[in-house]
Amino acid sequence: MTQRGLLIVLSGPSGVGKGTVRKAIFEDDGVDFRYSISATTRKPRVGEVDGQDYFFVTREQFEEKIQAGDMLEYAEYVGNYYGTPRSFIDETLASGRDVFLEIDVQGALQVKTKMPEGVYIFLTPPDIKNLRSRLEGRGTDSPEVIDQRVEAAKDELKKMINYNYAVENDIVERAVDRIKAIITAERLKVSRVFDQIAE
Ligand SMILES: Nc1ncnc2c1ncn2[C@@H]1O[C@H](COP(=O)(O)OP(=O)(O)OP(=O)(O)O)[C@@H](O)[C@H]1O
Ligand SMILES: Nc1nc2c(ncn2[C@@H]2O[C@H](COP(=O)(O)O)[C@@H](O)[C@H]2O)c(=O)[nH]1
Repeated sequence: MTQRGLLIVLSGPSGVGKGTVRKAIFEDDGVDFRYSISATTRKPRVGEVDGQDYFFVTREQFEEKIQAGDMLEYAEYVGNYYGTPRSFIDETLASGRDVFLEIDVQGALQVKTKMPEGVYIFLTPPDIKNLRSRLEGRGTDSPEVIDQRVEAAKDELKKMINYNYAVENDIVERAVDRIKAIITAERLKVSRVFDQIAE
């Protein structure tokens, strides 16, 4: 019997630093979990690569995938669809490897109802003012979109209670260390339980 991999979901408001923290986690050579690449109807930003940052698709293509049941979860966020392709998650976990999702709050809570055994981590900013300045500093969104993202964040922060862990992203390196410690502890728990069942 193969032990199933661990599902790790990193979530939180737009601009909190999920992508920054995730990239820092994956820079570590010792990391042996796989990253789930999302699909989106959003246009690529400068420097973003199809199949690496996202699978960039049309609304029509995305809706076909929804109809076909190919999305583990999806959400419409600030005018675009975002979703997690199901087959990659199923295959990776069945092969015993851990998989890491970086998705928004609506999507994370959908996954949690389907896969409550996962590890759900909410990345939180020091405060809303700081979140806005991160979005402004990133320079990828218009002032209107930034306002929408900040408004969405106020609701999203209330949903933190539904997660297994909350991690403050005050300093990137500190947030990375906190998340790595959570993953190490959760892996140990799962493997010890598996050993007992297998005995
Ligand atoms: N701890 C931090 N301190 C200061 N700035 C940070 C920190 N973490 C991330 N940032 C900056 O905040 C901005 C937003 O970060 P990032 O794009 O990683 O957020 P995100 O949560 O992935 O956003 P989205 O959900 O919209 O993709 C970036 O300019 C990034 O460099
Ligand atoms: N529900 C999902 N949300 C996702 C997914 N991939 C990314 N996201 C989140 O969408 C917003 C906006 O992203 P951006 O790249 O346009 O800034 C952000 O919160 C992402 O984390 C997904 O597969 N499902």
